[in-house]
Amino acid sequence: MTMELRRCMTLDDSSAENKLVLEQEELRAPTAAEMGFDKEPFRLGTLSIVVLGATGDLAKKETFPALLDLLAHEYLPSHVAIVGVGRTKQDTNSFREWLQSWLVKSFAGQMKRCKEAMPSFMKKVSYFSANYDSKEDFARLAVALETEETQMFLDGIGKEVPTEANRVFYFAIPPFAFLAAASSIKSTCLSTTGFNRLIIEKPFGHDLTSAKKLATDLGALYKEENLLRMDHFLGYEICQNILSVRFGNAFLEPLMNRNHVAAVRVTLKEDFGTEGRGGYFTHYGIIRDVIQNHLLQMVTLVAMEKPCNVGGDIRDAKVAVLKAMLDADPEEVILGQFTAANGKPGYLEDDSIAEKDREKAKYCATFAQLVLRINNDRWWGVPFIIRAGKGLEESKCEVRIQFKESHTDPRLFKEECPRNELVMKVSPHEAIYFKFNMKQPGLSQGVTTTELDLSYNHRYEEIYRPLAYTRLILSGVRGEQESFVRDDELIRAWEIFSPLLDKIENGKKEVLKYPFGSRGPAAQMPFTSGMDPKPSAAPHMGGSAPRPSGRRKALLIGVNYFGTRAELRGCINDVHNLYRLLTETYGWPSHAVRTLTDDGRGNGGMPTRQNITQHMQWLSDGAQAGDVLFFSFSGHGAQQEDPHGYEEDGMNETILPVDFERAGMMTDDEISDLMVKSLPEGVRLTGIMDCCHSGSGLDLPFTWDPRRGMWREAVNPFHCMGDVLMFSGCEDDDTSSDAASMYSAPGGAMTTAFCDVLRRNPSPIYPQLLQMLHQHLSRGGFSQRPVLSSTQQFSLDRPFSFDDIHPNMNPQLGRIFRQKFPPRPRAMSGPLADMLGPLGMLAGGLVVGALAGEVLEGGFGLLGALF
Ligand SMILES: NC(=O)C1=CN([C@@H]2O[C@H](COP(=O)(O)OP(=O)(O)OC[C@H]3O[C@@H](n4cnc5c(N)ncnc54)[C@H](OP(=O)(O)O)[C@@H]3O)[C@@H](O)[C@H]2O)C=CC1
Ligand SMILES: O=C1O[C@H](COP(=O)(O)O)[C@@H](O)[C@H](O)[C@H]1O
Repeated sequence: MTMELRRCMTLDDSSAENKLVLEQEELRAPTAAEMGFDKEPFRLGTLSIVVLGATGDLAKKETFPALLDLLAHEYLPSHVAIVGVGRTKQDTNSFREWLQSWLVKSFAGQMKRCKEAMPSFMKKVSYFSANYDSKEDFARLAVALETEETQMFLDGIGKEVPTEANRVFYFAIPPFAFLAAASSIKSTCLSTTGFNRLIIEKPFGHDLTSAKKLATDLGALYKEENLLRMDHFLGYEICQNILSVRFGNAFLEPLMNRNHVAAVRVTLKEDFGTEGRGGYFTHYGIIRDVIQNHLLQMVTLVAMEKPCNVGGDIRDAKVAVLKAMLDADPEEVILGQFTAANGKPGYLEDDSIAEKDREKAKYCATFAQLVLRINNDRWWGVPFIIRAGKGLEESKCEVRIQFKESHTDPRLFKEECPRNELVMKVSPHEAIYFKFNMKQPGLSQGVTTTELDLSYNHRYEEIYRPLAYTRLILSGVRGEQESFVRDDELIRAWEIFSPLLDKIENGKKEVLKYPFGSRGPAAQMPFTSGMDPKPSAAPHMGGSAPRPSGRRKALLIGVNYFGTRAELRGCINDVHNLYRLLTETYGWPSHAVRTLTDDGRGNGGMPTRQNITQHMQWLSDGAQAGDVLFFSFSGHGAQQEDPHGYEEDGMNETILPVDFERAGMMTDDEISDLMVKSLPEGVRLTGIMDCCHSGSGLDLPFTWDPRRGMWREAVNPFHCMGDVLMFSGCEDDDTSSDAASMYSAPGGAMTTAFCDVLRRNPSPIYPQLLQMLHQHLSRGGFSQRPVLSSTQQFSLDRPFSFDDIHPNMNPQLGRIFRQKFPPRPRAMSGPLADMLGPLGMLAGGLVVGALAGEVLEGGFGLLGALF
């Protein structure tokens, strides 16, 4: 029997696959004794399984079929009673009649064994009518259970006499009835001689607050060990197999990390709509329905560390993944809702949506795509792209682990080798396959991708593989906690999703329409392809990144050049702004931050040439692996001739200390000598240069090219060990601007953008950060483009963090000299040029001045014009 056949399969369904299943005579299933169940408590005592909500959809489609399957395979003890409970008034006979006709029609015909077991199963089923909040009704239920149990006990005399009465209460009722039912059971229905377990179906709350309340309320009644929260995806064969595949194959586990995995995609597509569940769905939406629970469970199984044993350790390992998971970014979420198409109604046409909920329904997502990120050593920077939707072009559920491209040397391969992928397909046809590259068979030397394929239907056609509910109910009666969701796991899952749901629901994030039967909203396509990381061209030379040591230092320099003709207004404010960003947003200690400002108020003194030099030395002195440094300069920048001809425009970039007229400018070569070249591997320095001609202000070897999506190496790069990253206000041949935020003091355009963007989202992925910086600048009317340069070519598909240290990847250290460039000075005029006089060959100035007060739409505007 295949898993995808489990729901509502009718005997007259004539698809080829159904025929195949119907013809199936017997599947090989181990006996309870072979499985070692026979000495377990649930087999030794009597077992009463009480199904609350017995008349409902879940009980009919999943719970009772699973119980029949378990009984047919003799996994349940012979002393078992199955009691359906519902508010509906009916007797056992009419319930049995209804249930049997449903089971025969939809389920039992699929397997000879179930068909044969039907009469004995039905004898064990009874029905009891009760209101879930009535203690009296449950007191009567207790009497009924005791009567059944006594009878089973008497039946056992002379044979295998049961010694204990064990009870399992299965909650197939709406969530608002959970607590009343749990309380009624507690008051009268618990067995005093055996175990009592409650199996509860999702949803476990609607958000963090309600989930916590439910956990507290249930926790007041029952111990955690008695509560089994069912997530049926944990019962799927493939999900159960993830552990063995990952940790049972020595070749695979070393690849399961950020060094080798480019992205992980977890997808649940359904080709049907809400079909009568629109009422429920309007209040939940697709993220609560399947992402926050089922798909998140799959993510944790794929991402968790190796547990020591199969007990509680698995749940500890899953919780650890959830703890390391960052809040999902609403900017990376795409929501959709299906509309009528291909002869199918749209979501809003679902009759089960109440009239009062019609407005709410317009914002209900039936499709969502989002990105989860796990901030630990193993998965840092690997996007977990989650996609789920109803009314799509197909039904499938899978995990796809996409590995990074191998470096394809054109001397060896004519074309690039596609990525390897490990695919774990949960449905429709269970399979695990590995996409790998090989030579095209035959005379060709070309490369082709093929699959190492384990399709269960071919390989294990005859082996009994229980359905998710069958497996989990058996786990429940056996007390296998690890197959269920623990309370802390659940609460952490809500902690991750509640803020996101608040943001997208309160912000009324746009829900894009897509036609029923399509692949979902069109917007998802470019979005996900943008996630695909590019291969890194250089081999990895260093070891793994060190953990941050906790030691931090920052040097913030702001020069306004008070009283000069080249006076600026925003540079000291930049220092204050960055100081607040570091200490308030990122929690840097204030004593770690030195400030040099020419109002004399900085804790490091005036930004003179000598003092800047000393502080740059202070910054890099004694730095050790794991240390995290920050440097910023806001002021005038200029250029002067590069005596070596290393620079591509033949010009060194310079910064201007407050005393530049007397003491001279500082070149990028000097700055690099002081702060960059000496850094050992594993030290991270992030720099911001908010001045003209700052693109290569730290003379770093790699610059990110956003148009081509790759790092560009300088012609004559200087490679070093440290991890230095710089955001500069503009390119070498460009000028930076002074800006004013709408509500605050003037500041450099780049610094203002950097602080504003990171305050809003302290860990965006790099492409997002660069895009947001650019948007921030262009909204303010600035044409300057932020430039990202680095000592290491790291993959940009990771969240920005000051603490994210990249190991050295440069195979060759020091200067690579390829070509000498003649100086190409740019003409300049204005007060700064006058002041520089013979100092700078030619220099650029920062935008200052005249248009003070002008505020543009995007929140800040130009304060001045270039001079
Ligand atoms: N259906 C499914 O496929 C899935 C369902 N679930 C969850 O399982 C639980 C049951 O789902 P499902 O079977 O679809 O639900 P139903 O709406 O079919 O309700 C189940 C039973 O609960 C009783 N019930 C209904 N309304 C109320 C009420 N207002 N107060 C008290 N009892 C009521 C009814 O029995 P009676 O009137 O006889 O008392 C009904 O037969 C829910 O928590 C659901 O979210 C989880 C996964 C999948
Ligand atoms: O819990 C639920 O899961 C199903 C998807 O699970 P499957 O086992 O049927 O693939 C989903 O359709 C339903 O909306 C959701 O409530």
